[in-house]
Amino acid sequence: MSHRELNELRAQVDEINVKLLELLNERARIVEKIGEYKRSAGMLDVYDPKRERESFEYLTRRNQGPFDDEMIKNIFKQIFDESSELQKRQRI
Ligand SMILES: C=C(O[C@@H]1C=C(C(=O)O)C=C[C@H]1O)C(=O)O
Repeated sequence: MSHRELNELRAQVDEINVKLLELLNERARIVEKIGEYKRSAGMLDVYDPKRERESFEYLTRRNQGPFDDEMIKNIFKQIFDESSELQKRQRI
């Protein structure tokens, strides 16, 4: 691979990074609405392990790689944790 090709691939990665960023923030805005509901319903704990387990199962069933299921779980666990954090912050 040439240096020029490397730069082209990195430009593609940069573009996808921005798309992921936009999707993550779109997701976060929905998570905030869910957080708002939990607060109004008096739900004390924002963390919902059953829901997260179901999401992991759904995602690993649909996973076609090259990320393996463990990697996908790690990535999404971070997203779920930060989403719970966002919902906790709404309560401060
Ligand atoms: C968004 C929610 O809150 C938390 C975050 C989740 C997520 O980011 O998918 C899932 C479950 C909860 O731990 C929810 O309950 O749906």
